[in-house]
Amino acid sequence: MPTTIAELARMKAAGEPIAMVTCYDHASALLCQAAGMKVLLVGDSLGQVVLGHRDTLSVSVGDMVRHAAAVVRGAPDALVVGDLPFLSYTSPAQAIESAGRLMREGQVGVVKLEGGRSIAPTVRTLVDFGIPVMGHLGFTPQSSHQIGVKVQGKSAEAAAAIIADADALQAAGACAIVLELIPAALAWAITERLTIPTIGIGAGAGCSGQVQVWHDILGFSGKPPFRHTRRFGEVGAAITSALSDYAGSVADGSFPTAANAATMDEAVVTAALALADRD
Ligand SMILES: Nc1nc(=O)c2c([nH]1)NC[C@@H]1CN(c3ccc(C(=O)N[C@@H](CCC(=O)O)C(=O)O)cc3)CN21
Ligand SMILES: CC(C)C(=O)C(=O)O
Ligand SMILES: [Mg+2]
Repeated sequence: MPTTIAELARMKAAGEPIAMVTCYDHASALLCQAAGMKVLLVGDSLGQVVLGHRDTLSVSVGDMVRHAAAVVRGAPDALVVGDLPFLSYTSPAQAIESAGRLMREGQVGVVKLEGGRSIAPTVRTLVDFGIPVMGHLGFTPQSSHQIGVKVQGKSAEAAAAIIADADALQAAGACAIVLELIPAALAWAITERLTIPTIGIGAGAGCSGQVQVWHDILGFSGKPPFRHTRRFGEVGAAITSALSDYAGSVADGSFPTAANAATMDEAVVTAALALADRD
């Protein structure tokens, strides 16, 4: 049975930190399942880390549905959260349509959307129709063209706005809130104040859980890491090395060997050639 939203609430109450990681495809989901990861996020960061775009804005509901379904097929025991992409929840009605596709076709257990007080009525509508919703406050990448790519909530006024947004999301029925790139002390205060869990990324250790992007924690990128992450593996280097071994083995003839293909009696080949050349 997959992890439930009730389990997330229990973990916050019990003080057990929640580990969440992004996941975008079936092969990766199988690895998450093997590692016992309880919560996965099919993030719209897909647009950047999988599809190579500069931001998340070009991701569609169709993209999310296809990748979410692949992840759910590989990680049957995880709670899979799916991002609602940019401009797919501009009204409650559109949000129901988009979230409905993510749940029915993508088979996610929770949808996540960015925004606070302005989106709270939409969250209420989704929750009223049986769709679990995770909020996302602080640095919200779908608004990066307005707010920039930087830590949010540094002044008392900006922090108060995020607190008011968090309160509104909880009141609207959100089951958890991602807090991205906000000062640790602010994330701590919000986590203390709310009953629902907070999941931090670049928001310090005071959150109820953490979320990290797959490629960042596994060391896929050669780029210097973001401040908010840590490499727990060097998978990129391992893959590069394996690929050059493979190419070298093809080039020097050491791969494939006889064991890598089916055998056929030479007489059958001769007979086949004779048949093929017959007029
Ligand atoms: N690979 C990847 N990792 C992520 O964590 C991530 C994505 N992609 N895409 C979607 C969003 C965007 N996120 C981002 C993007 C940039 C910074 C960044 O530039 N951080 C600066 C510090 C900014 C500051 O302190 O004001 C850094 O130097 O790390 C942080 C989070 C988090 N998410
Ligand atoms: C960074 C996380 C929280 C996210 O929204 C994503 O990966 O799209
Ligand atoms: Mg996202």
